[in-house]
Amino acid sequence: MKPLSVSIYRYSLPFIRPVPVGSRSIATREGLVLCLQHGPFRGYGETAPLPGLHEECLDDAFGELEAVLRHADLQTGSLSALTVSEQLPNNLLPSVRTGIEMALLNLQAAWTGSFIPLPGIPAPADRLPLNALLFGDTPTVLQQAAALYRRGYRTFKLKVQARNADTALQQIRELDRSFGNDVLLRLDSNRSFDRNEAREFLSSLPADRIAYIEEPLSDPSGIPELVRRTAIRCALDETLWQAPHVRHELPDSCLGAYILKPARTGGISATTRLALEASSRGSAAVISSVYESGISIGFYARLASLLSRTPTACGIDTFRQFRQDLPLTPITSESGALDVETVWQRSRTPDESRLKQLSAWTL
Ligand SMILES: O=C(O)CCC(=O)c1ccccc1C(=O)O
Ligand SMILES: [Mg+2]
Repeated sequence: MKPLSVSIYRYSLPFIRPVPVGSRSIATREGLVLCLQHGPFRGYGETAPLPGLHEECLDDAFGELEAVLRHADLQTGSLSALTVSEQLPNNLLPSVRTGIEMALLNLQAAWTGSFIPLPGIPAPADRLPLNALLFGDTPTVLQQAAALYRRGYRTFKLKVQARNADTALQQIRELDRSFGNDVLLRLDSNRSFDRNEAREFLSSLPADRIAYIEEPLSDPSGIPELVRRTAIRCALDETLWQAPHVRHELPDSCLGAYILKPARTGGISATTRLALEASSRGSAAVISSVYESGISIGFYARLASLLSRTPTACGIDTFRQFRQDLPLTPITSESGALDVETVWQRSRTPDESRLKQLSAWTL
């Protein structure tokens, strides 16, 4: 089956409070939504490069999206999460590839009535636990953590920056005192420490309370030594797309997880392949977002549910940072988890009044 028409929209969604991205913070999320249509069947996808994380800007992404969609001969109907990439040109911008692959798989699901992107998965998970993101000053972090704990969250992800290592240490000690063994703590330093700083920081933590730290080092080749000295495992995020070969040089025993952001790792097929690789190495595959709208969150929940029958907490709790989201019925979590079918269905019906059409044509 071929999509018969394409529309591209733009959105702008304010956050409840600015979110940290690298050394800056972002108050409003801007992105693109594309809709592939065949008669009554629609498949939405999202292309939303994040300033500070992506090399492409929104205009670059829009230009490439238009160029590719006007010339590609797209087919859907019997695609899997692993094969959806095959009909697209190589070297697409990662945010563009993600949007098109998402739209093709969603259109296929609308047409066939079911979502079958991976063959051979007997019983996908129906509930997806989430890691709640903690950031800000210590009172804010503790107050957020307490509120989220009451709502059922049991995995927290705390941003730690080398320049604020003392604050981070204080926050971790307070969290440990409040919740102890009841919660799992994940840390993310976004490559901010050098080797000595990381060793000093991690050595002062209660190692058995830390599930892993994402990207502790500016140079990931120091990870094996760091893990040997601190007994805290590391997770790969930026390394997976900035220096993809490095992951093969790191022993499995050092790795706590692959953090997989499809819009950065290069689409749904690429993410699926990395998730399968993580599993084969005995590591968790943590599907995560770059603060995309609920259109992506529902889709990622569906994807994550297929990758494991007992998924680890995912990094897609970011939807809670939006004042207002795109789905007509907002996405919500229950007891710190998403009901996969519910959120995926919601993600497929955006409120069109929040979308501004940029272009539309028939194929
Ligand atoms: O993983 C999560 O829980 C939320 C997503 C997240 O932290 C993030 C969001 C945008 C850009 C970078 C990152 C990051 O993991 O470093
Ligand atoms: Mg990270």
